[in-house]
Amino acid sequence: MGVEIRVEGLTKSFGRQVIWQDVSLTVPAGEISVLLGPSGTGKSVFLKSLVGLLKPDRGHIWIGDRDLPRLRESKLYETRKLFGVLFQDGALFGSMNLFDNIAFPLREHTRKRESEVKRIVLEKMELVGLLGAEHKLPGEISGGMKKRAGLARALVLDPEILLVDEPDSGLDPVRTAFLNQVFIDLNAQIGATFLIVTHDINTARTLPDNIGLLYQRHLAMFGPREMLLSSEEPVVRQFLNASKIGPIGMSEEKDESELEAEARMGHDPGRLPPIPPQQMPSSGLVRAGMHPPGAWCAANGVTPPPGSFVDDLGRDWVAEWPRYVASQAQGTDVGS
Ligand SMILES: Nc1ncnc2c1ncn2[C@@H]1O[C@H](COP(=O)(O)OP(=O)(O)OP(=O)(O)O)[C@@H](O)[C@H]1O
Repeated sequence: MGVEIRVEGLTKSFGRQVIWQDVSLTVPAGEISVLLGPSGTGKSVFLKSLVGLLKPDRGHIWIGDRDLPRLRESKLYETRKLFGVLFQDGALFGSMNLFDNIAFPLREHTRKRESEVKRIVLEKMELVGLLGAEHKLPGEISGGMKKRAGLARALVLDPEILLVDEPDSGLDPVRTAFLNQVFIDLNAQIGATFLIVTHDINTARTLPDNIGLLYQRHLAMFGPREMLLSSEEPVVRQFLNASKIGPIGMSEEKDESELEAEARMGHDPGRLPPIPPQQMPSSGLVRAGMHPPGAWCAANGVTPPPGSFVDDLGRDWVAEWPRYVASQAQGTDVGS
């Protein structure tokens, strides 16, 4: 049911540019975590370090019981097979049709017979809603379809960990919502650990179980979705409110005098809006890693802001949760 990722004291520089300084976090097994941060804070560098494409200067990256930066080449190769990675553009080969693109890791890394390859490829294409598009070339399909093809390819080796770099880049909000539903349903079906880098605040608010925010070479905060969505931290409030007011500046952090001037003017990043309900898996699917709405708030004595967990239909998801889980297990809808 997915593998835990434990990062301890991660430090990474390129020449004199320090990207990460002593960063530690645990990405829980089987859950969906989202990583946010201003542009250039090293989110992609972090994903590449997790999969062993970049070597940190210092620190540990535990994948289960293996410390990735200290693995010999053969063990590293084996450990990488635990990962599925979806890069921003899907990273498809332009001259291959979708079937061959998605079959590529199976043909490259396994000795499976072609009939088995076909079975797996079609199964994954169905999971991401691409059945029937096997013969299309990447140049003939939309950006959203490219992402889903890249996702199918990331899934063919049955990963324990799925890393996704900006799945919403270049997608309209509706396609982004559909893709997020694919992630939720996939997580219910395969139970892998998901880590998704995104700039989309709506995705961050509704998709994950956990949110992390990178800022100034450190992790400003990482924890359950509810914790960040009710945070008082100015940097968290500024980012989640997409506000110009707060510590984050255009290219780097603002200095003391700018922040003092904002405070004198009474400017503030603003309070965060009510916590929205988390996106649910489609009918018939149940996610093992999903947090019941309000569980973190209850455990930590935090009163959820008014309106939290109440959806568009006026349903209170704290009260509905046990009924929801039971109805999903039976394949019915909670509203029915
Ligand atoms: N291989 C490399 N060599 C030198 N510098 C690099 C390398 N890879 C990344 N960087 C630098 O590291 C910094 C962080 O880059 P990264 O792509 O991880 O940022 P990001 O947070 O993902 O940004 P964005 O949100 O804009 O995609 C940037 O300044 C980038 O130029």
